[in-house]
Amino acid sequence: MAYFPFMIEVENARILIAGGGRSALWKVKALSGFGADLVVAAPSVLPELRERERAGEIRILLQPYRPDLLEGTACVVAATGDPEKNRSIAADCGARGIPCNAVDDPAHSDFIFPAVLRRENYTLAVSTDGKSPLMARKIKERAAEALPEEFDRATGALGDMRARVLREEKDPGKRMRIFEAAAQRLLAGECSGADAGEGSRTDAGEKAENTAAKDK
Ligand SMILES: C[C@@]1(CC(=O)O)c2cc3[nH]c(cc4nc(cc5[nH]c(cc(n2)[C@H]1CCC(=O)O)[C@@](C)(CC(=O)O)[C@@H]5CCC(=O)O)C(CC(=O)O)=C4CCC(=O)O)c(CCC(=O)O)c3CC(=O)O
Ligand SMILES: NC(=O)C1=CN([C@@H]2O[C@H](COP(=O)(O)OP(=O)(O)OC[C@H]3O[C@@H](n4cnc5c(N)ncnc54)[C@H](O)[C@@H]3O)[C@@H](O)[C@H]2O)C=CC1
Repeated sequence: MAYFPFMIEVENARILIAGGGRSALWKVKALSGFGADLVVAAPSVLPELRERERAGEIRILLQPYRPDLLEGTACVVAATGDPEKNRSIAADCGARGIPCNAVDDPAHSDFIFPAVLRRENYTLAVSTDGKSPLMARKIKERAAEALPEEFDRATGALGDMRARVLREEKDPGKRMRIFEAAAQRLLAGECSGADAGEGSRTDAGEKAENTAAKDK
C-alpha cells in the first residue's frame, strides 16, 4: 500500500456512510465541518448519530445499504460491521468508479482516513498507512501541542495579503521575500499581537506586508 494525502474538495459533495455504529460515528466526526452532504444509511443508528441529525450535521436513511443509494454520491464509507458486506459495497463502488473506504479493510479501500487536526487556516493530516491508527492519533496530538496559535494566525494573515502581493509584485523573487519577511514577523508575534486590539487579521497581514516591503 502507498497512500498519498491529496486534499479533496468535499464542500456540497454527497458522501454516503453505510452503517450506524461506532466506526460510522467516527467517520462522521472526521468528515463534519467540511461542508459535505453527509448521508448515513443503516437499519439502526447510535443515539449520537441521531443527535447529529437533529443538529443538521447529517441526514439519516433508516434502511440497509442498497446500490441505488450510490447514485449522485461522490464517495462512500462502508461501515456495516460485516466485513463481507463492506467488501461487496466496495465492489459496487469500484464498478461505478466511486471511491470507497471499507473501514475494516484497507486492502479493499480506495482511500483511508488520516487523523486530522483542523485549524481555522490550515489542516494537518497524519497517516500511518493503516499500521497503527492509535499512533496516527498520538502523532496528531503531539503536533497539536507543539504548534503555537501564531501559525494559524500567520496563515490567515498571509492568506489575506497574498492575492494582492501576487497582483502587485511581478517579480517572483521579491514576492517570496515579502512573504518570508511577513511570516517571520507574524510568527514572532510582532504584528498579530499589536494589532489584536484593533481588529481583523487583515490588519495584521497589511502591517506585515508594509514592514516587509520597507525591508526590501
Ligand atoms: C485503515 C483505517 C480506517 C480507514 O480506512 O480509514 C483504520 C482501521 C482500523 N482502526 C481500528 C481501530 C481503531 N481506530 C481508532 C481511531 C482512528 N482510526 C483512524 C483511522 C484508521 N483506522 C485508518 C488508518 C489510519 C492510519 O493511516 O493510521 C483515525 C486516525 C481517523 C478516523 O477514523 O477518522 C482515528 C483516530 C482519530 C483521531 O483521534 O484523530 C481507534 C481508537 C484510537 O486510536 O483512539 C481504534 C482502537 C485502537 C486500535 O485498534 O488501534 C481497527 C481495528 C478495529 C478492531 O478492533 O477490530 C482498524 C482495522 C484495521 O486496522 O484493519
Ligand atoms: N475508526 C475506526 O475504524 C474505528 C473502529 N472501531 C471498532 O470497529 C468495531 C466495529 O464497529 P462498526 O464497524 O461500527 O460495526 P458495528 O457492528 O458496531 O455497527 C454496524 C452498524 O452497521 C449497521 N448495518 C448493518 N448492516 C447494514 C447494512 N446492510 N447496511 C447499512 N448498515 C448496516 C448496523 O445497524 C450498525 O449501525 C467496533 O468494535 C469498534 O471497536 C472503533 C472505533 C473506531
